Amino acid sequence: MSQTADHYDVAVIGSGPAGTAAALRARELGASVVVFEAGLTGGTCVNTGCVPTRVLAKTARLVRETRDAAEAGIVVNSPRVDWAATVQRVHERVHAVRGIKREAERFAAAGVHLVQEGRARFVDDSTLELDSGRRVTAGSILVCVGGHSRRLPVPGNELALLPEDVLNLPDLPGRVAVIGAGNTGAQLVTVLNAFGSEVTLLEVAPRILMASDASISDAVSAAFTARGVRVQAGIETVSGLERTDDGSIRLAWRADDADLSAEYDAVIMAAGWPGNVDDLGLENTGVETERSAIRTDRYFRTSVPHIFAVGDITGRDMLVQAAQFEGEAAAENAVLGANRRTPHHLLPAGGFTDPDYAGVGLSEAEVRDRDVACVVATVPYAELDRAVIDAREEGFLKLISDGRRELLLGAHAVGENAIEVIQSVTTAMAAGVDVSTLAGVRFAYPTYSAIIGSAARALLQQRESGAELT
Ligand SMILES: Cc1cc2nc3c(=O)[nH]c(=O)nc-3n(C[C@H](O)[C@H](O)[C@H](O)COP(=O)(O)OP(=O)(O)OC[C@H]3O[C@@H](n4cnc5c(N)ncnc54)[C@H](O)[C@@H]3O)c2cc1C
Ligand SMILES: NC(=O)c1ccc[n+]([C@@H]2O[C@H](COP(=O)([O-])OP(=O)(O)OC[C@H]3O[C@@H](n4cnc5c(N)ncnc54)[C@H](O)[C@@H]3O)[C@@H](O)[C@H]2O)c1
Repeated sequence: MSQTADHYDVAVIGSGPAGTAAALRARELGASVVVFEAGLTGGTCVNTGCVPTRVLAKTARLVRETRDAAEAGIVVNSPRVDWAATVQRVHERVHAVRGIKREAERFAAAGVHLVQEGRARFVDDSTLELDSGRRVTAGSILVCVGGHSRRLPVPGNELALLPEDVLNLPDLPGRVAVIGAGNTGAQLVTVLNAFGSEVTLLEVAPRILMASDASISDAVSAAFTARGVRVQAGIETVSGLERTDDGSIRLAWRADDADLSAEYDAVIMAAGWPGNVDDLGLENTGVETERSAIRTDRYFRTSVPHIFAVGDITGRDMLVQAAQFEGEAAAENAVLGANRRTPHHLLPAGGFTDPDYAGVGLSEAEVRDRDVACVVATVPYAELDRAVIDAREEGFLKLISDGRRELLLGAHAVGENAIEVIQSVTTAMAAGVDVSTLAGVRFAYPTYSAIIGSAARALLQQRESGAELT
């Protein structure tokens, strides 16, 4: 271990999921470690991303369930969202989660130095300078700086909110447009729709949730439409925003070769998440970037071998579960000179919409491209006892296997507890469980995960390769 007041074995920029995992692992391996954090420890996920979004999703569910309570014989007045109290609740829950994450305490206990003196910037390949003026050199530097919401470069863009601004709204908007139907946009749509806003969703890609299996896009889009959301995918472009005389925001866009516009009380841009490559002094290093992301090899090394980049800044799998694994692997590579990759690429992910969606592994289109003999089975939630008991019949689980039905290659679900269902399939995939073993697993009755057994058995029952059984 080599450490002086201004030199460390490893310097980590950013204390989000990637930086925290990297710093703790590097320290565990015996390195002297310093972490620089310009904002709150914990990064995007706990402070402005996953956690507040999930609290809002929970509140949205409570609103919906209260609205539907009469179906179960419960007499309630129609629910009304007290926005100020809702926002307060989000902050309170974020605070509670921060209370169990305790990055600063964990760093201190491990002997990792946390320095919060503003932004860190590269002076050269081995030296960082903070806003405070302090300079630190390090044998290896791990760049874990995350990303930020993209403001579309269109006239009037300053009138739009970014997703993290929503909690600062004084009131719930009556009419709202959400631009961008990735995970962030889709979840915001569900929340605002449940809270009673009139929501329009605009997306340039041909379908919403473009990163998910097409069946998920179709089902969630249909569910949005059924709940009164106006969904328009495949638009050409957003043209601009302007304030009208009555204080509304007129949003203009082009679709189907026509100029369209409508007025809203709020417009939210959830149109992408570029990496924080600016203002990092990268021009003083040999680190190469590509479209707002830092390029790395499979071992998270940048074009400068002792500078690593992990998490959202790489522009790849922008998920907590990816950032943490990458952070640990990069720390090992930095400290041990190893060539560790993340153990596997099974990354379950999903969103808390209504109904939820989730997926893991390859999409059906990706599998069919590689293996025409693949087998696909889809079981609707409507055939699942638990879903019928709960009156949550909307949705499905789709399992995809190779032609011999040995390996599960992908799983995609829409419906109640979709993320938990997909997580269970992921565990089976990670353990290399084959389809017939999965089909023989006993699932407790009545559970949502029982649909996994049904889908595995449906895969086995397929007679013809490539044919889908529903
Ligand atoms: C609305 C939303 C919801 C999400 N929900 C989920 C979800 O449910 N599940 C999921 O898996 N993922 C979710 N994500 C994605 C997840 O938040 C990110 O993948 C994850 O936070 C990435 O971790 P990271 O460590 O790479 O970056 P970050 O968490 O962004 O951390 C980067 C840190 O670096 C600091 N920093 C930046 N520049 C500097 C500098 N120059 N000097 C010092 N410090 C600096 C920042 O202050 C920040 O603390 C969501 C994202 C958003 C936006
Ligand atoms: N539940 C989760 O796991 C979760 C939740 C939120 C975010 N995330 C992750 O964070 C990252 C960022 O997510 P995101 O949803 O903010 O960004 P994204 O890049 O995933 O999605 C942005 C969407 O905006 C669309 N878009 C871009 N320009 C547009 C325009 N001019 N008009 C209309 N639409 C436009 C894109 O086609 C895309 O569908 C992703 O990797 C995502 O997986 C995960």
